[in-house]
Amino acid sequence: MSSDTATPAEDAQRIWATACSSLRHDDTLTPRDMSCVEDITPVSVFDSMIVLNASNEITRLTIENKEAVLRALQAANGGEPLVPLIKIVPPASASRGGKSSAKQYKDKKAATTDDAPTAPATRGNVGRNAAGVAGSAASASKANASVTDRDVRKGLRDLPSPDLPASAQPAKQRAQFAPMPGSGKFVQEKLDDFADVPTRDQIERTIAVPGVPAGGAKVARDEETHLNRNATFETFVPGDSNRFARAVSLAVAEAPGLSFNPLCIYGGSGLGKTHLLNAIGNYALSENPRLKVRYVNSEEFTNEFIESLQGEAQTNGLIAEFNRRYREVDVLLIDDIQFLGGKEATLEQFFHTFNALHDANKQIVIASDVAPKNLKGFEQRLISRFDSGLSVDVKPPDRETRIAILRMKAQISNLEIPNDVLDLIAEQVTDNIRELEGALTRVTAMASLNNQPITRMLAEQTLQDFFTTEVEIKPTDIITQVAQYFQLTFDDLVGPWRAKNVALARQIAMYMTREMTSLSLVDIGEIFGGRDHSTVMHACKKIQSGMAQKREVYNYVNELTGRIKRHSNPGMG
Ligand SMILES: Nc1ncnc2c1ncn2[C@@H]1O[C@H](COP(=O)(O)OP(=O)(O)OP(=O)(O)O)[C@@H](O)[C@H]1O
Repeated sequence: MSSDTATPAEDAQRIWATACSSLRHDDTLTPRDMSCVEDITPVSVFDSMIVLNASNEITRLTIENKEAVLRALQAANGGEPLVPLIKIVPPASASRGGKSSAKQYKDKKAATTDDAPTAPATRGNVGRNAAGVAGSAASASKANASVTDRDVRKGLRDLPSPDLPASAQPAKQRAQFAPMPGSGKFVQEKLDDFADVPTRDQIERTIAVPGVPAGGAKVARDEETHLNRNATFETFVPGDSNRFARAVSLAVAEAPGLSFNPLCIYGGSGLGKTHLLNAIGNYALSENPRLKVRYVNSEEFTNEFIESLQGEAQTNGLIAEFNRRYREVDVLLIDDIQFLGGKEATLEQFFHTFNALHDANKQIVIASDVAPKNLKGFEQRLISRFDSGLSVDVKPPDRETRIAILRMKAQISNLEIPNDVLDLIAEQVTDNIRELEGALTRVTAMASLNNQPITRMLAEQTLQDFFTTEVEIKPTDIITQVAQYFQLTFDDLVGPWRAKNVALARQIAMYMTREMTSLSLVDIGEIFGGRDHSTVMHACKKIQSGMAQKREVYNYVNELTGRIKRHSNPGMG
């Protein structure tokens, strides 16, 4: 119910203020819930949606899922339901002295037991539920908020926290805690050293590392289409595990909109879905450069939609611009669609975009971690539209395909890798092609740093820890270990601080989370304080190339791998 003369922003202020005053008297809300309520800034009202800003993912998940908040919004809106659309806007002027939401909560009240649910992410069987993942990060973050920098630095004080997840128990932290070589000053200098932007000369001296484009850490993403130009059918190695998906993708790329529309590509993490989406777009454009192609992941789609509804954007007609942008394309490639689950307003918008494109015979390709019928939080009408096209899966590659992929990655980077090294890696890394690339990266980086030839012995030594499989690794374990190693706190790594040493430690933790769990870039961004997936992608590429440029970066990652695996599997000794 909006007043006739008020602007959408004024309506949002009024409705949120009314909702807040009733929430303050609502006994069902815990202090933690209330700190989330207070973290919200109302932005705008649009139809049956209210756009809100939150400073972090924990607030977003809490507010979106609280019945009491929905009821209060409805009451404040004159009885009409109002769906909250929440955008994460980290505090702009966050400084080292700023407070994370966990700290704000701690300041308000001592820890309560109503933590968000935890869902540990493990290799091979990852809880990809964003709420669960953020929940476990939230729990550990909150727990670690009680450990000050000084406590961790000195490694002295026992801080019993009965509600801590096992991975974040200070006792275990202390057991694993060992200072970096030399003094804190040494570490700081090394970190500062790495954090400098490499000179052109440094970049040119950098050896090729599989998976890292020569000359830098950036993915070659086209500004207009958002396609990664390096992900093509030529660079996609076919095998039994992906042959059908590849053939169908090629058919779609050759004649967009004519057959298999929509095409849904689904399968586990790191098996080539994103690569195929990009290959379709690149191929279609090479055949017909006039086509309008757009690659987007679900997070970008959601953010663009929310931005088009904010403040002045609404009056300036940005929603119309959003619709035009998406409805004028000939080929729409949407990645990680599962993350739209439960986002009602965005799904509604996507439904209209989908229908408009489909009715106009424009090609839609979606990628997801599960088959369309298993998508959670999607209305049946959308699932049945996905089902009206063709769904194909990608499976883990067989051994021959893994070797062929490794060979191709080496070839692209102009590296000669002996067959027995390729065999070793392919035998050990079986169910994720991203991990396969990670193993190759380590071996080539090690050889380059030591000016040694790449041999099986060197590979075995380098990958000793990497190959310890079947170990359950939680993202909170990785963050905790990395924080301790760099004498920082968990909150430092998931918080907003940008000091060089924190930034490097955070990038390493992001890289290792990507490498050691099956979490997506979006999941990882959420765990690290609601950061964008592109930040995680940048961090991964930067560390990947940094490992070949700087011995200390290589050593950090290598030592941390051992620590994290030993911590997760004490039997390793
Ligand atoms: N058949 C293949 N040939 C060559 N490279 C491949 C192949 N499949 C995957 N890759 C590479 O493996 C890496 C991971 O693939 P990709 O990002 O496409 O996985 P994904 O299935 O989208 O994973 P996620 O669900 O985690 O986003 C990329 O570098 C990609 O280029």
